[in-house]
Amino acid sequence: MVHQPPAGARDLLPLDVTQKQWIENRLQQVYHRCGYHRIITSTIERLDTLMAGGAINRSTVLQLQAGTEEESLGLRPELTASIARTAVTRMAGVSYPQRLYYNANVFRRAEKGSYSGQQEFYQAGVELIGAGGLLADGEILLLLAECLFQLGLSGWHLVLGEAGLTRSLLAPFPGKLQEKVRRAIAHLDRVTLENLPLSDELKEHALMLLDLRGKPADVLQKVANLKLDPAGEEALNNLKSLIDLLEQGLPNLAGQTNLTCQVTLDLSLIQTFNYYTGIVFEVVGETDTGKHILGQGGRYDRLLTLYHPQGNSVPGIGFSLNIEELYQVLLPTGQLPAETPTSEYLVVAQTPAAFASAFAYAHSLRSSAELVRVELDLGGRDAEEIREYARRRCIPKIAWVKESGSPTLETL
Ligand SMILES: N[C@@H](Cc1c[nH]c[nH+]1)C(=O)O
Repeated sequence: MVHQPPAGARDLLPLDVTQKQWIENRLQQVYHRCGYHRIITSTIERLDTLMAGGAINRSTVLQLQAGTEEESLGLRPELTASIARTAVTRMAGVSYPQRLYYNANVFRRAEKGSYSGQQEFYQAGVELIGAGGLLADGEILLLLAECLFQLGLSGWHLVLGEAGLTRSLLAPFPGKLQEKVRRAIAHLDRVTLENLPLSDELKEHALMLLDLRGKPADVLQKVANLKLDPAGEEALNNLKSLIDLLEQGLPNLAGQTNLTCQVTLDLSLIQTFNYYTGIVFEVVGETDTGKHILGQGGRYDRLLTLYHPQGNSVPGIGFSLNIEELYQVLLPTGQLPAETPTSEYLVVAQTPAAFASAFAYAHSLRSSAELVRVELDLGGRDAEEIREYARRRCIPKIAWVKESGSPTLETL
């Protein structure tokens, strides 16, 4: 028998769980206040569903052995695809918009040579389904900012891109080279760009794309001088309206001075999953150990069609927050609980004849207040050992119960 969990898996001990719940409860409160309802989808899905029409690479999915090709199963690497499937099949009769949130584990095959080898992660996110347009985009970005505020985080940064606009800007490159150009731009790799077999004109265009990141106003000004196809023009106008809205509508958001100060517009932003059609974004936080991607998301107006029995088109937008990364940036702030909650009472039956009375007294204490923690002594220790145990566990009160049921309370 091997006594370790498999590579990339992790056990969460009670303190880990207490800290994780501290984060999740705060997020859940924000989601509830904004009218979002929790959804729980299956951890196991058909590979076909998980790959979202090719938007998610098969190599990211941890596959389960069994079944035929069409019944191939895997563990979800994210939840948007599963929620899209549920929303247009199981929830087909509901009216839109649907506001859904989740809090779940996801599995991703660790990349070769990955340092941590971690394959199981936790995410808490939202999907706003059946709503396109500026208001829905604004709602999601505002919700994201509110989540970070409620977690007491302020030094974060939002990197905002537009998948449609990026696609238009990349359209002039020949098919085979497009992906290479895209990757080189995403990695700020000027050397690769300069060495690609492109005409001088295209090379210049590629190098110009490299500079399309920075303050929103500056980037928008640069893009205004470019020739775009009609789809690109429309995407640009939508992006401008969104940035306007962020500037006017959210200045006092959650105590922030101005959200747009924390926004970098980056038209080369590329997400791991390729189902996005509109805005895309990433929230980045920093600690002494480096950068952390706290969350990511975007608009996906073609994803739900894939799962819709009649192929109807339904827009969607959402994000997910990465619990492990949030934990890393929250830890130095000292806000996370440092201990698991302790019991307030230790109830001790003083003789075997007092067992029933001890249970009854513990029950009455538990019913007296909503959040009181009461534990029972399970015997085999003398009074001094019981006191020693209570001190070690920081339990402030011991209730000594006799057969008659009358407890004597001792405060330590
Ligand atoms: N599911 C995406 C995030 C997202 C949610 N909604 C839209 N995008 C991810 O895990 O990266």
